[in-house]
Amino acid sequence: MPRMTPPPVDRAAAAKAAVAARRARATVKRDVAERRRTALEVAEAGWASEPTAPEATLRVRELLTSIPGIGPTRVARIMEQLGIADSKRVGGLGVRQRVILGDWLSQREARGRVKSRLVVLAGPTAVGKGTVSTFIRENYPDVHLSVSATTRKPRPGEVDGVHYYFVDDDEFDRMIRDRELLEYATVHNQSRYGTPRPPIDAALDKGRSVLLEIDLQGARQVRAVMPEAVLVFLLPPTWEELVRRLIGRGTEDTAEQQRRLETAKVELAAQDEFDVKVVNTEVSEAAREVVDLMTLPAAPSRPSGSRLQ
Ligand SMILES: Nc1ncnc2c1ncn2[C@@H]1O[C@H](COP(=O)(O)OP(=O)(O)OP(=O)(O)O)[C@@H](O)[C@H]1O
Ligand SMILES: Nc1nc2c(ncn2[C@@H]2O[C@H](COP(=O)(O)O)[C@@H](O)[C@H]2O)c(=O)[nH]1
Repeated sequence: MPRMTPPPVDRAAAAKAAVAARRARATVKRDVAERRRTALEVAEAGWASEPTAPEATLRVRELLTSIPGIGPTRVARIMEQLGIADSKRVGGLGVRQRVILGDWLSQREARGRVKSRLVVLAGPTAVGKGTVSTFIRENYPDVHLSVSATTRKPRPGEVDGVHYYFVDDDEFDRMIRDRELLEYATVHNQSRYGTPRPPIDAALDKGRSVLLEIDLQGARQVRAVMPEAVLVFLLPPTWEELVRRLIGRGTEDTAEQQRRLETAKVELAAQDEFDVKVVNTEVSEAAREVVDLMTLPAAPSRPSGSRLQ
């Protein structure tokens, strides 16, 4: 059988058609929003653009085909459902058909829109929460990584305002008093840590996804005030590897390591309360799994009985 050669692609024409389709979609929606105000206006209104404008001369079929994920077969079915003849041009639609098409386009757009997400990353000490978060900060600039306040002293290399806001007890008390913290907790029975709320609200308002790297107590508090947050539990490949990472990091003395490992056992026992578990074998892969949770169009369904108390 001879191989079929695809027809040459006219890129300029395709780009022009795409622009016309985008303008047509916007015009139909704007048109409908304007016309919905009163029935009288709907009855009296004409097409918003000149009849010869590119968006008005475009066929409805072409407009629908320009939407990603909609092929010719689906277009035919949709047009049948909407009661629009195959030959209709956008500018030739009656008022009722324009309303129907505008509603359909708006619903379609709302369904496909990716919502900004608040993802909470928790897990036992030294599992790699900080390492995975740093990887996300450096490789996924669209994600807003929350900077916590803490009363612990900075470690060598840690920068105020980047890794933490290093504050004293009085300042931490003030932040609690002024309700500046989304959540806070004393971690490993030692220092206090908390999530400043205003930057999170601002990022979510701008449509950015937000990542919090906090402990189990904090995760529980976030769940209580923001039930839509996605809670991720980071797991080590094995317990032995966790101990190896903690000791290998070399930032805690033996007593502090023991204290952290005791907390780790309690935290590991709570892993089933989380929405998603990610094993941190490879940092880049774990980071990708976490970021993927922020770009899904709908929240993952929460297993029954998984809600944190
Ligand atoms: N996937 C990995 N493979 C090997 N080593 C890792 C991996 N992820 C992190 N590490 C190492 O494990 C150690 C602990 O990592 P990190 O400090 O990020 O843990 P953490 O969960 O933030 O700890 P903590 O809760 O105590 O602050 C670090 O030395 C880090 O380099
Ligand atoms: N509840 C909160 N826990 C937090 C916050 N920021 C960090 N943490 C957790 O603290 C421990 C210890 O961190 P380290 O930097 O001293 O090793 C770790 O589990 C973090 O996840 C916070 O704002 N709230």
